[in-house]
Amino acid sequence: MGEKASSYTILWASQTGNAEWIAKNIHSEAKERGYVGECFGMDAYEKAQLDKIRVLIAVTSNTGDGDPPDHSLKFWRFMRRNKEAGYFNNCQVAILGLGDTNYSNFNNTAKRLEKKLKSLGATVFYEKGLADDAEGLENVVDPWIEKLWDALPKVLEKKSEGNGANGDVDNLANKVEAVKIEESPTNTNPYSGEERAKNVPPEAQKYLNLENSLIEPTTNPYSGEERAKNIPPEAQKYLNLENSLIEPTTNPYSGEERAKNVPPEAQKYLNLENSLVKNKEKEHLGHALTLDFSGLQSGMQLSGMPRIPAASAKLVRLEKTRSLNEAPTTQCVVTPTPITEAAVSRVQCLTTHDAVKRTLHVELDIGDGLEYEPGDAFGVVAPNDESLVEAVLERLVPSTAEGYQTLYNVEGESLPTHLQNSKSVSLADLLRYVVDLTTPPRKALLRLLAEYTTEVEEKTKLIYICSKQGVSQFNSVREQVPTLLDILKTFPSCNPPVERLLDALPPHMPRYYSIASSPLKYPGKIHFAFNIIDYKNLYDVPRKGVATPWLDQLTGFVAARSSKNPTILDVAAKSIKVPIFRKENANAFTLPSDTKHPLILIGPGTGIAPFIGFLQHRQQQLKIRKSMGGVGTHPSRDIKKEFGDIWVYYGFRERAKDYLFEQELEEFVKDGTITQLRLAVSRESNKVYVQDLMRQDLDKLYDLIINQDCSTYVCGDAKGMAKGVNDVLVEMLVQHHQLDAVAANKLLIEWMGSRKYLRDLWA
Ligand SMILES: Cc1cc2nc3c(=O)[nH]c(=O)nc-3n(C[C@H](O)[C@H](O)[C@H](O)COP(=O)(O)O)c2cc1C
Repeated sequence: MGEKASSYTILWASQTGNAEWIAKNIHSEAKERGYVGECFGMDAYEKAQLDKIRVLIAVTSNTGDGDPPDHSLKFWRFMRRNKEAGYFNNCQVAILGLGDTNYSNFNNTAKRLEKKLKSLGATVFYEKGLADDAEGLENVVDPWIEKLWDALPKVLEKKSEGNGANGDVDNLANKVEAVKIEESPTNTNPYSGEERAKNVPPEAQKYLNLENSLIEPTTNPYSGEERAKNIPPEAQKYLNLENSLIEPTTNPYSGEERAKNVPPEAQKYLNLENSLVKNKEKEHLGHALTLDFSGLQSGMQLSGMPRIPAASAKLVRLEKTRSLNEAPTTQCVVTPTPITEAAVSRVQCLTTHDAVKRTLHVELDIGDGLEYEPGDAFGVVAPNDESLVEAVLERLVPSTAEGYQTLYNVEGESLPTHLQNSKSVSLADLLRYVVDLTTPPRKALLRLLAEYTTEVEEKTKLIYICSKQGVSQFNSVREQVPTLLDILKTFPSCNPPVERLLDALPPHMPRYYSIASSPLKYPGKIHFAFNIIDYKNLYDVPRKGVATPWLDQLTGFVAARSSKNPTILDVAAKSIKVPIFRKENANAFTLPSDTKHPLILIGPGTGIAPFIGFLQHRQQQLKIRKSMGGVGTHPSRDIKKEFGDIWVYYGFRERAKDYLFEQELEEFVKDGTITQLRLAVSRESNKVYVQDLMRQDLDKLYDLIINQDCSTYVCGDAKGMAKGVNDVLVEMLVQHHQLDAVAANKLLIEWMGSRKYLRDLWA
């Protein structure tokens, strides 16, 4: 390939924002290092001029069952159609895949991309990285990016020297040193650490050596507190190191400064009693994390810190305000298809009060605004918990009036997708709808928070957590599933500006649900069913999901069903609206159009939801056919022949408590819509799962799948159930089809491609 390329192209494909964020960070770091190039989402592949790319860095995640993110499907169609073998002959590639080992098709998209690019002539210049969300993406992503900088110079020329690996200091020891260093400060800000350090008199210089002061137990004579006691009065002022490392003393974002600027008429909102959420509801909010810093030793060198996210988003304050009485607005939310406000028309609790999970079944009135097929999914735009939003606002901005009333535009070059509609938006709506407050933090967020933490000990701890040495504490942070508020509570002197948080918080994503109804049975309505996510983490701290507790609250905490009978709440009169939108690229998990086609439907728990829609549809199709009458001597029997068998494998814990859709399923059996209903009960006398029942039925399954060309659908948990079901299908092929396990797995993958074996899974 000879000569080095003069520029690079980054292509990313992202479903929930991670790959986009990582790709854009690689892009800004590459530019800082003196390279020239461009960064595109895969949907903009035409602009990227693929045939001219010499150095390609591709970052892609997965969705569905090892499928490419929705917005990249056009790119994949293009790649499939492109038959020219040497199309990428001049292209050198490096691929970073984001996946999750809870799914059996781990990082399938990155693997497929590499294979495809190679088959079209591309050469790999740096081995692909396959990151695992189950363990934390950073474990692979950070070292992969670090080594990319060694690999890149071999294929790409630099246009300038750039300003180095990391404009920020790479380890804490260096950072502390930087305070001490007196020569050639680059920053002439009189409030900067370096400038202030210059003015520290010699007798106080030793106290600037933070290495020994930050991390030890307070009873250690060298600990910060103990030493502080012994510091002579004239040096006390230099103990206020907080501002020397990070912010000018007149930091406009500091609580005090901002409070000064609140106009008199808004001062009352500083009194948080006037806030929208009752204090009582906030009591459960904000739990400091349980962390162990015994590994953080005095003077230790910390390394492998992530980069501080580049400052890109700008909050531009407008002269407009919004009234306190106005409802939150979803205008700022970026969705792939337009949002419809759907009224809730019925809510039913499908479980008893003593069931392990609480499951709701909701009916929405969609009028004729949204067309769908059974098995399609739709997105719900749910806000972050209101009391959490308000508590975070109170913590970040001293005036709730600011948060609720003042409007801003979010501006900046190449804003991430989720910020692109943030115009005339209040800070509260940004926190409600735009940024994620509940997903375990990325290291880069913690690194950013460290920049805005004034207490040196807290700052050191934050930096430790995101260093290589502090990985066990980083994992512990993730395991505790903290909200942003919890992190801020753990580090009370951390006061990041909202603007900078926009650069580091992940996007707040809509939640997708399978439709559990057929438009033939319920025209103008969609049904869906979900478990309310509400649990305790390993330290017994309550945690909850975003959309499901919100829906529960919104629909008025519908009473649990009694052991047999459902409680149905007719809520049409209450005009409760849920913002929803049609899922892009729907129709992946839908019924075959030919009703003769037999089906095997496997869906324990709420995995049964899309199949309720399938069954209603087949039931209605049969009714319609019957109502049209038949010909010949046995019209009813002949019509029935037009409908293939349906075997359903369904599971729950206890029949009396969480047998979801019990009445409806039993009616399907009675009227012949379901040929065979196999029920797996896992918490009564025996532990029986759907895969156990399938194993008992291997002969029948073989007959249906091979002899009758049946389609098999699986919906639900990716890890336990879907893997178990896949194993049974492999067993069936090994025992009855004379294949070895490898060939059987290969055949199953072929079936996925031909839509004979379809899965809709979640981790
Ligand atoms: C509904 C869903 C399905 C997924 N399917 C797979 C999969 O089949 N294989 C895999 O390796 N990862 C899978 N993942 C994991 C994502 O690839 C991973 O979480 C990634 O970090 C998401 O990055 P993004 O935010 O850029 O989309 C799935 C995630 C979700 C939410």
